[in-house]
Amino acid sequence: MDLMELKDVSYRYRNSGQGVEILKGISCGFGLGKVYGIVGKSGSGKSTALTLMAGLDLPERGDILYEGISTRNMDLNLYRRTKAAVIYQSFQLFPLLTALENVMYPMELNGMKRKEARLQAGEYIRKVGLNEEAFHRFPSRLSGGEQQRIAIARALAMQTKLLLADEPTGNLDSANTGNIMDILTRLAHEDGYCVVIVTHDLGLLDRMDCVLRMKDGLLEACEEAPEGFVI
Ligand SMILES: Nc1ncnc2c1ncn2[C@@H]1O[C@H](COP(=O)(O)OP(=O)(O)OP(=O)(O)O)[C@@H](O)[C@H]1O
Repeated sequence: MDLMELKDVSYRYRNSGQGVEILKGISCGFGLGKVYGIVGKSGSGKSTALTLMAGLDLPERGDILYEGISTRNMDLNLYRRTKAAVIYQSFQLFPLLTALENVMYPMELNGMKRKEARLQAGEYIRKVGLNEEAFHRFPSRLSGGEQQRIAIARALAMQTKLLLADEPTGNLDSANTGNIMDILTRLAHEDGYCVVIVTHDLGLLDRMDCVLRMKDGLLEACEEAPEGFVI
């Protein structure tokens, strides 16, 4: 069974009058151990699909199944806190918490004792290639690439197998883009995470195990990134 399955998911934003249907019945499965890339033109609905997978709202029609259970039948607050870790283009670290405290936060929120959370946070930070030197720095004292690594460590601290990333390399130079992609790929291939990346960057497509194309509110079936792929 896939970790996550989208079944005929439709969605429109309700704050825009009658609203335009952004997603028109998309279906796809996302398995453990793989990196998925969702591509498509600006405004095609990639981030919207990701936010539904992250449990920020429910589909208008259709279902998002996590381990076979629809998000409709879950406590969405709990789902967001424990199942759907999201990594953003702009890192979204808490500015007044140190790197270590940022990573401890999801574990403490879920009831872990501070001492244990501190130990585990250190492990997650090492896992993304940073060391003690970074632990006590505030985000403003970290480079963009380091901030994104801490954001990934914080996502790991959610202790879920689903990592959702919305343009995770959008604010990074090519060297840092490569590093972040290496980390995300390792997490999928070596540690079994299901990694879903929304991106504009067609240069990343050869790093994906599966490429999905969002077009006209539909998601084209999973495919290998073909030669000369265009969105
Ligand atoms: N909160 C909102 N309220 C109303 N409309 C929205 C909202 N968020 C996004 N939209 C609209 O929904 C459509 C899809 O947006 P979405 O951000 O999902 O696209 P995208 O493919 O991720 O675009 P980009 O690549 O530019 O980030 C766009 O037309 C956008 O203007």
